Amino acid sequence: MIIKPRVRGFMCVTTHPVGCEANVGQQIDYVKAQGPIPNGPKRVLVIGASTGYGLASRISAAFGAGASTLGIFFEKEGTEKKPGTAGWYNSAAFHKFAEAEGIYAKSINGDAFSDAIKEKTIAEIKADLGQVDLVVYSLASPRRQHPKTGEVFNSTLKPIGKDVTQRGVNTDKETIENFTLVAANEDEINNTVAVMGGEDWQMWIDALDEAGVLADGAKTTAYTYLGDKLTWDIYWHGTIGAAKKDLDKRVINIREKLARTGGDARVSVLKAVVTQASSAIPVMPLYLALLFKAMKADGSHEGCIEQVYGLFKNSLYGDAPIKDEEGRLRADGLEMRPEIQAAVAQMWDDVTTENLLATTDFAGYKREFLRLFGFEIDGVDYDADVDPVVEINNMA
Ligand SMILES: NC(=O)c1ccc[n+]([C@@H]2O[C@H](COP(=O)([O-])OP(=O)(O)OC[C@H]3O[C@@H](n4cnc5c(N)ncnc54)[C@H](O)[C@@H]3O)[C@@H](O)[C@H]2O)c1
Repeated sequence: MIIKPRVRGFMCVTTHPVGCEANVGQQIDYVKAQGPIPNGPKRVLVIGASTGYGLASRISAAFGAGASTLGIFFEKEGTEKKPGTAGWYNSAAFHKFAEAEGIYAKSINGDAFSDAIKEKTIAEIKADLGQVDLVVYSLASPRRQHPKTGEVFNSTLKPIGKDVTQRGVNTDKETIENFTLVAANEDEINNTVAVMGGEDWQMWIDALDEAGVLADGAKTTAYTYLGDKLTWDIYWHGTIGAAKKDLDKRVINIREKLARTGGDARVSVLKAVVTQASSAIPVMPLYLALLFKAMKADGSHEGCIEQVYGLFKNSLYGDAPIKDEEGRLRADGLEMRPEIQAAVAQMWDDVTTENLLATTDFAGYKREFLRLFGFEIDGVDYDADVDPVVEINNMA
């Protein structure tokens, strides 16, 4: 099959297995070039391990610290007629590269919110690893079925308390438009917290702890985004922000539990990057196009792998973790610099449909977006025939 990108809104419905493999290979090369993470983790569970920040976490642990990794994700494999999801191909590639270096990797494909997948994970840890010393929680999902009540919650990306009108880019038409988002009602807020808040993280840690598969000194982290004034209406002060504030609440309990055996739990703040999750958030494509412009101009541009490798080395396993007053680990310092935010704000006022490509790095945004699906990767022959059916070695 010859596979070309087919973009529909904030999704690309096709994916390229060879491009995804090259993408994973480049992230591994980055980590190897940076060198080992001293005192890094050795047995790591990554929940949401197939794309974005979770994949970068798995790569940093395995290739930065030589860790055995168990990855949980929810992906579709390809068939003769239809490519699989990017996360499927990324994981197949990760396994291949890890195996080639004798690094243990196993993966479980299924709904991480369910009790069944938690039980299966515990059984795999017991059988192969004994215990884990790091649990990375990196799920991003639009829905969650509650494991105890069976209720299905859908998340929304809306402001709270007021309607918000903000300029954004229509990514299909490549035009600048005003987007109005209507304030969420109480149910929408609660449902978003149920999906993206900390309850499931807590359930995971409770289940792992009860099963005795958390090593003494085990750590866990869940990822969050804070942003600055420009995105607050939609993000931090909106429904997704309410869910992220729930992580900040829940982490206290989780930390107390792990502290009993010398461990720790932290929410880690990462910068805005292009992922399948972030491209679905209104305003984010324009914010990212402007942020890339500002950060590339001063040489501080970073993607998932740079962020997570830095988080592991400096904060999760560093001697002097970068922490804020709330006790969160911070890797978003470069994005939050006042001069970067001011530059983004200025460009936001100036951008029009006509000057979109000159004022912003929308071209860079689009490239990053297509790369998520295995396209736009240098050295990949997109006219060549590829087999969409790719096995993941060592699936549980
Ligand atoms: N993208 C950003 O700009 C950004 C910035 C800061 C923090 N974060 C946070 O990082 C975390 C990861 O987000 P991302 O942007 O890397 O998203 P992503 O969409 O790239 O990754 C989501 C992962 O979750 C998995 N997943 C989704 N639903 C699942 C389910 N039911 N069961 C099992 N696995 C499931 C997917 O397979 C994938 O591995 C989120 O908490 C997000 O809020 C993202």
